[in-house]
Amino acid sequence: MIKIGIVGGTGYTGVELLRLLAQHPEAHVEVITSRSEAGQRVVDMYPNLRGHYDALTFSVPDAKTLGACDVVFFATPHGVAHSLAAELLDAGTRIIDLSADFRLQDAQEWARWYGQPHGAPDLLPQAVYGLPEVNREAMRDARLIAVPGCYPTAVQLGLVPLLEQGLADPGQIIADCKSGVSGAGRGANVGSLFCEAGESMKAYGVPGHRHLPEIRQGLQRAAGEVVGLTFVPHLTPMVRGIHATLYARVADRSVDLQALFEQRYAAEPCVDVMPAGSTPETRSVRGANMCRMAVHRPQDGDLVVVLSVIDNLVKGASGQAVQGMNIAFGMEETLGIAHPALLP
Ligand SMILES: NC(=O)C1=CN([C@@H]2O[C@H](COP(=O)(O)OP(=O)(O)OC[C@H]3O[C@@H](n4cnc5c(N)ncnc54)[C@H](OP(=O)(O)O)[C@@H]3O)[C@@H](O)[C@H]2O)C=CC1
Ligand SMILES: CC(=O)N[C@@H](CCC(=O)OP(=O)(O)O)C(=O)O
Repeated sequence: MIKIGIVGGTGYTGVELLRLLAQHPEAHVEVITSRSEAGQRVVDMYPNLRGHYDALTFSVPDAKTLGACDVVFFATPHGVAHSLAAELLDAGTRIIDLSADFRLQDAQEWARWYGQPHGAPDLLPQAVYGLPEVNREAMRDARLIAVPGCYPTAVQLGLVPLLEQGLADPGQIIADCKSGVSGAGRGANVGSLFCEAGESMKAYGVPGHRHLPEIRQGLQRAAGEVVGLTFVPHLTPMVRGIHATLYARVADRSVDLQALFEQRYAAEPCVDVMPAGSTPETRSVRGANMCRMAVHRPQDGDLVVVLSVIDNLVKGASGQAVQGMNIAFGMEETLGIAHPALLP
């Protein structure tokens, strides 16, 4: 059994980790932290987990207790993993960080976008970007995995087949993305209130969102050159889900795009290339560690449209984190995350 710690267990991604790990035959959650709910039983707060974590109680984060685990997941706001990572790694504990702390390879760029100095630049060389479909080999035996953000997962998976083959014009890429409200986390904020977000839709972060440098870093790696990307996120009235509508210019009309996408992801257990003409819906991935996508070339023009959907809390966060753990520990990649179940 792998001894697991979770820092930030009361948040949306933290409890999603609990839901998924309850179905994982090799995982045992030993420590789960919350500063505000310390002393409270997990199943009293989340009755959907009764029968799975009856003996587990939230505790305040403590490096010594966490350092006794084999792996610690950080489901916390940015900056928290920076402050604890070195001590845990020294104790021999592996880290899977769901926050953005180790996603950008450049500490100065991180500081620019996150408005504070990078708290652990010395650890960046050992941080492995945890998108299995592009970085699986580096994830094996990794000690520090940076789980990609939700938008970056949906966008990169939708575009890498075109960029890796040099088919898309790298200077003109548009990612028009919609997110469910759980993407903003469980903390109280006016924009997430039902009366504000429940029956409305709006764009945000248009001049520049924190996921822009992360997406650009991934796309540039796939393309092998600088990428010109416009990324516009929107908040939509649903609880879970990311819908990415991606536009790229592919001048070569002779390419069989459907075959290209099917071949690229043929061996991937967590990507589903849907039949030609499909329009994937976010509800088709709700609770599942799956990215479903479809590729279109409207009016046979040179503008290609890729539709890519994920559940932001699963393939966009906690499910991908468990997939990363499975890879890093040499287990079956979809152990515990093959079936969507026990949704609250
Ligand atoms: N929601 C989503 O769809 C996605 C989120 N992410 C990222 O995952 C991380 C977690 O997100 P989410 O679950 O939505 O966040 P929430 O706001 O829902 O939860 C945050 C959790 O972290 C704990 N926490 C907050 N501050 C600290 C601190 N200083 N030290 C220790 N624990 C702290 C909170 O508990 P307490 O305050 O009681 O300690 C809480 O359990 C974030 O970095 C987010 O950007 C990534 C992909 C998708
Ligand atoms: C709807 C909504 O607010 N979504 C969040 C994305 C959540 C996430 O993945 O953020 P990190 O990269 O910081 O982990 C946002 O736009 O900031």
